[in-house]
Amino acid sequence: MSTGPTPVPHAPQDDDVIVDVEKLWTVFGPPEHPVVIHQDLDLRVRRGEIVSLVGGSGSGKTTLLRQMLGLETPFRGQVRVLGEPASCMGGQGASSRVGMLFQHGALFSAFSVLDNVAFALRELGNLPDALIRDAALVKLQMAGLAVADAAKMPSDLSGGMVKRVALARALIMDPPLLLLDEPTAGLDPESSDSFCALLGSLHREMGLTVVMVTHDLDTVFELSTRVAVLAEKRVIVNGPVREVVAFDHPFIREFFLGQRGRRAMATLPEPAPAAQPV
Ligand SMILES: Nc1ncnc2c1ncn2[C@@H]1O[C@H](COP(=O)(O)OP(=O)(O)OP(=O)(O)O)[C@@H](O)[C@H]1O
Repeated sequence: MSTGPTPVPHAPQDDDVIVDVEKLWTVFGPPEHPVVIHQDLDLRVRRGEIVSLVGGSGSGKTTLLRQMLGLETPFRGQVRVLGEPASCMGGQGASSRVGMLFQHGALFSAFSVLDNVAFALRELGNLPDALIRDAALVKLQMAGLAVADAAKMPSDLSGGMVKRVALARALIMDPPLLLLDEPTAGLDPESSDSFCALLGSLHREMGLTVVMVTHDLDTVFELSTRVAVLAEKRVIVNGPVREVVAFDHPFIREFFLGQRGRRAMATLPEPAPAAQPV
């Protein structure tokens, strides 16, 4: 005869859901003057997607990335990454689950390029130096930098190189999920195009899942498999870019249907014709 409580079966896990944000509330400020940033926000990101988060200034896009990285704890609701609450992911080993490219690269200015890239591996404290160095050099080259760049200091780098070093650092432990905050901000059009091409090829080669915040329409059109629009404290629409553009909302009209938006739209391939029943 069995004793004790009957185990409650877990809800079936969908392994393809990499990020699951459910009924998220984010509230800043003191309890007497709360500022609600997200209210009942839902978002799911599946394996292999590149989801662009777009929205007006202050709509809470960066805050949502920080929630996914576990740097902010939800006021209410859930942010789960790879099936676990993101806020439990902090500390050692977090970089093997999620890589983050911060808006301005956020390199350690007193460390060389190599030491910036190798940082998370060194923190593990149990790997031989030669292995750490080789792993960092591989990632630097994947990010389009040369072995000779490894000894440079961050102050010697162009804006495009800073982004590449930050990307190599984010990928050092081969995380399945990459978060990008304004990946092309501050780059000239040529560097921006080549950084987008690099992100696209890494996404294909490494099978990465990517969530990125961007104001740059060309980046949205070039890379996204899906676009999620943040407005009114939640995701108001979420789908392939053509569907999102057809959604009637003042932010969408302003963001996508201005002159730049129409120009970028013109570069989109025509959708494939719908399959005919046989
Ligand atoms: N730790 C914090 N404490 C208090 N307020 C915060 C905190 N972090 C963010 N905020 C506020 O939350 C709001 C959303 O900020 P967030 O940076 O996420 O917006 P965003 O959509 O990324 O904006 P932008 O496009 O201008 O970068 C802003 O009003 C910001 O001032």
